[in-house]
Amino acid sequence: MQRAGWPKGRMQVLGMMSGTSLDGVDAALLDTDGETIFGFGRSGFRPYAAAEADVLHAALGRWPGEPGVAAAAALSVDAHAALAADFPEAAAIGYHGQTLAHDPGGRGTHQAGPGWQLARRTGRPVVWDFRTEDVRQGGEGAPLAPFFHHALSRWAVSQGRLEAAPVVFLNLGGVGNLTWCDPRRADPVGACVAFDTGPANAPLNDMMRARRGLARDEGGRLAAAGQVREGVIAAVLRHPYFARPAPKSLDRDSFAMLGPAVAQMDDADAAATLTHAAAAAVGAGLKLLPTRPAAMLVCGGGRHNGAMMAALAARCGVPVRAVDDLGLDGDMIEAQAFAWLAARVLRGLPTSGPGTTGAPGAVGGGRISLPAG
Ligand SMILES: Nc1ncnc2c1ncn2[C@@H]1O[C@H](COP(=O)(O)OP(=O)(O)OP(=O)(O)O)[C@@H](O)[C@H]1O
Ligand SMILES: CC(=O)N[C@H]1[C@@H]2OC[C@@H](O2)[C@@H](O)[C@@H]1O[C@H](C)C(=O)O
Repeated sequence: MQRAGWPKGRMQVLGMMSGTSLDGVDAALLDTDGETIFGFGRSGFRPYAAAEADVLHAALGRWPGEPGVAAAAALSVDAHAALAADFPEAAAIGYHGQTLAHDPGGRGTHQAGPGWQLARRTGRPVVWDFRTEDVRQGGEGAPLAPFFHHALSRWAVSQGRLEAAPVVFLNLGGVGNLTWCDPRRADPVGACVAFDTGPANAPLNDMMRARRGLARDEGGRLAAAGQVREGVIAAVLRHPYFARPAPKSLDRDSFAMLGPAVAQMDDADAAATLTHAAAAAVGAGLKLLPTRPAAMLVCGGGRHNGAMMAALAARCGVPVRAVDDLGLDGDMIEAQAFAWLAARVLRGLPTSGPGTTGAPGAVGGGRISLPAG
């Protein structure tokens, strides 16, 4: 393993992320020195074939050495190496790996697919294993995008695209996570409060897959045709997670109770109820913030779901906008975040802190592997 401490300088870094929804690998180039965003570059996506998603699904919840994990790890490295080959201009790669299990208070956190293998396959330095050090120091190990959200807010202000502050970035992936941040403060440590909000797309996707063999509720059209069962929403909000103070993080299946809760409903009512449960979880999260945000900037796949965006506006009481309104690509924020974090790891700068993961101080996570290392 290499040490951090690379000299300050602009680099083209490729960030790669395969999220909890197991739909594929996102990759995006970022021009940065780990402190300032100078520009956004090309991006790409490598979907998982159905059989590949099955391999990953079969390994969910498992730890190193357990059945199915080696196959998932090999698949992760193969898929990322194939996509990285499309980005020869990248000087370094930030590789998140596939989260299979996350239990920060217990067994730790597990992202499958060793980065040293990806470094050899791509011939580039790879920064990986971003979460372990934070967990080792007593943090949640997640979310890690917040320092990048803060950098985005500063970029947007510098471009004259954002005036209001503080703002909230909301990522709607399989799980939801939000960052409250103040762009007027330069150092992300101390300028951010972040946590996972609750279930987002994962329970909805699981229901669509089980009942209709579909990957998602396209555009939120099924949900828009259904009736929300408020009794189920109220029951969801009684889950102890919402009473916990921030920072806090979730495993993908922490809200498995949602499946049985909608089992007796027709498909449209189930979709509407699961969609509003995700939005209500965000609304509960807003109550934990230091101040009310001036705007909620939504990224991640859930912003393509019109019913979910409408539910957020109805349940949160703050202006809701897609980050794309600021000139950003809301599908690539997480991939860009791991490019940003990789640059910070190379420079020896912190990647998380008390406000974002609950770690006792600023944490410099991540491991660096060189192609021949
Ligand atoms: N057009 C669409 N209509 C409805 N939902 C959509 C659409 N596009 C994406 N989504 C939802 O967004 C999900 C993917 O979101 P995203 O790629 O942000 O998640 P992820 O990165 O895998 O997860 P996480 O952020 O939890 O790690 C899909 O699984 C789907 O539920
Ligand atoms: C352990 C893990 O992989 N968590 C993911 C997941 O997906 C969303 C949410 O749960 C967030 O905590 C995190 O990812 C993003 C990229 C993060 O760390 O900011």
